[in-house]
Amino acid sequence: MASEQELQAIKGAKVLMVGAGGIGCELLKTLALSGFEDIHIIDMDTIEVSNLNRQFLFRQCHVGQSKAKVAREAVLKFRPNINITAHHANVKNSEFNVDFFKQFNVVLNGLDNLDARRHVNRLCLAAGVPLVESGTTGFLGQVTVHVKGQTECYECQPKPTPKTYPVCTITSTPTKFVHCIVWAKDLLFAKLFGDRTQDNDLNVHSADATNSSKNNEDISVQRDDEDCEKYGKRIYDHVFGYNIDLALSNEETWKNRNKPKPIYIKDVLPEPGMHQNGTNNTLDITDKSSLSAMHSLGLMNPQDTWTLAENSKVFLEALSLFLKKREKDIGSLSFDKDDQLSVEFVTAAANVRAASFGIPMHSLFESKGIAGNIVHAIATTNAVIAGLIVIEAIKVLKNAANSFRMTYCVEHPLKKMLLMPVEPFEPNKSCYVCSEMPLTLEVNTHKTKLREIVEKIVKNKLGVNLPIIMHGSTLIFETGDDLEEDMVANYALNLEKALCDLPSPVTSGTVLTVEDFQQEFTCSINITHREEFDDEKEPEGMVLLGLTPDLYEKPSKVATTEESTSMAPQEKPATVSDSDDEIEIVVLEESNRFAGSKRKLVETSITNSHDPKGKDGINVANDVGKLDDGHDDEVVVMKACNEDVRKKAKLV
Ligand SMILES: Nc1ncnc2c1ncn2[C@@H]1O[C@H](COP(=O)(O)OP(=O)(O)OP(=O)(O)O)[C@@H](O)[C@H]1O
Ligand SMILES: [Zn+2]
Repeated sequence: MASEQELQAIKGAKVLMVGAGGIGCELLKTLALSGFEDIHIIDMDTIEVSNLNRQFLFRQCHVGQSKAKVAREAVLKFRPNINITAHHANVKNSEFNVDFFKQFNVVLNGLDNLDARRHVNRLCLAAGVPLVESGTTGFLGQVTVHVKGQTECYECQPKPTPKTYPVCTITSTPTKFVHCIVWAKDLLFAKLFGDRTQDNDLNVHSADATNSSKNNEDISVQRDDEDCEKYGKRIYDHVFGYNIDLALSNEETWKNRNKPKPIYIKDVLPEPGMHQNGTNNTLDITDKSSLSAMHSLGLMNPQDTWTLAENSKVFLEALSLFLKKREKDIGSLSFDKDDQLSVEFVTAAANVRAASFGIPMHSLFESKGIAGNIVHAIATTNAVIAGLIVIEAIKVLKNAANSFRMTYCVEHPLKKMLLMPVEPFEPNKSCYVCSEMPLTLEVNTHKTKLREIVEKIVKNKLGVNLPIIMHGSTLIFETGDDLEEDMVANYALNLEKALCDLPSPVTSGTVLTVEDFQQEFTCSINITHREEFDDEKEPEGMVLLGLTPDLYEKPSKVATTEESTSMAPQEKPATVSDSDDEIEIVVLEESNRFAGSKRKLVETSITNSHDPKGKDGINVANDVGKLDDGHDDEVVVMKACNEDVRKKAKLV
């Protein structure tokens, strides 16, 4: 039970909840049942069938409707007298500016991506509103509190950049299934169905450069004399047969590697009967979610691993369905893990490539997880995390700074607990966001274009939404709807210029200022000229120093497993190690948020302790205990095993 003081704080509070997905649904319900009476929700999404298993405020009949609005209506059914305002919109929209944020006592994040989290962090800092941040990945989760000047901001701790792989691993020498998925998704799928003008070469270059890419023809374009089946077979033979043969001709590459095997369609699916099981789908299907190559081929179980022949059939059938039924989408598609046909195509293509390179094939279910960076969500983790968000929100409202806790939900018990409360750090003095520490950019100022700085550094690494870049008092780039035409043309010209050729030349020693008025964000970048960069270790051709130690300086680039930053399941590196009263936490969440530093574990005094004997298994659903020892600072402790004993952990 909340104390009278808490109830008053709760009733009088105006809270903003960003994200009405897995965590958000749980959070809205818990807020409403805890007595909150004025809640705003922002979510830009509509409800998908795949949300229904855990986003319990939504039903089948709501599919396609706004998450924010439906969540509001569902909660008002059992708490009709509270005020809930739903915004079906992107939190990055200009209407959600600093003044909008200022009206709230606390902001609660239930987001799934780094970009939106960084944006909300900056607005909370600018508006001086406390932020309770959260995330889950399967059994793992965390809730952190960020109060300007008192605790670290969301960006004080390093965030890993999305997992990236060297270009040559993806295009020529894959060794893991995830490499095949990245190839299928970011190269093949993107080339066939996305923006064809993008720089993306599906052709493998042989030692003899003139021999690559016959006549420089764009293989992805359907020829006039080709029907869908012929086109599909040509693409198949090109990418799985011809390109591999070509790659094999470069003997150097294979000296210390297993050679791949070229695969041609005639060897896998001898005529006739290539489409013997396909329906050729003549129905006029308008709903894209019901278009399925595997179903039309009679492959019903997504957890089966298809044979090479089946994968080849799915590849051809999916390609043909795209051409026949989704012609309008072609040219503008980007991979979406909720688009059935796209997942089928990518699964099939990745599997054929895997077969070629002697890598084990995977089911559609597994491939979808890897391609969409999905660690399958666990409703209970979301519920636990939502409860912890509300506990921290109440502390924020009571101004109980001493009892703020960052709480990590771990997969294996540590000190016999699955929830680890730790004291928040103070703001990081070298954080470029809340402490405005200057950064340094090593770059070849003679060769690098302004466009690369804007895309790779300002938007990608610094998370700036609407950048303004200045050299002294000279504007060299800005974005916005209200710019004059000649300014837009001028900036477009600047983007294509090398740094040293800009009207106000950027050379070694230049200090650039990057601003975002919406985020009220400013940072300085000291430019240092460097002539050479290591292609493998520094493929971006520039190095940004000073973000946070080391973590950003990993080799990177080319194909990422997705902008969304979650990891493929098999690579989940979440670990917690234990030494006396310090724990080292590397917890990944749906957006790759991680805390990678030693933190002081809040001392716990465990009463009613009863050593769990027996299995080490974790039964999260059974083992959540909410404790009430009459103290304000109570925490929820989860125990491993099926033991029925509840533990108390009193915060110091
Ligand atoms: N920039 C943003 N503005 C508003 N809402 C956002 C923004 N970015 C993400 N969200 C919302 O945050 C929520 C995150 O919820 P969750 O992690 O459960 O993802 P999901 O999309 O519902 O599920 P899944 O990704 O597993 O299919 C989503 O509803 C998403 O729409
Ligand atoms: Zn910070």
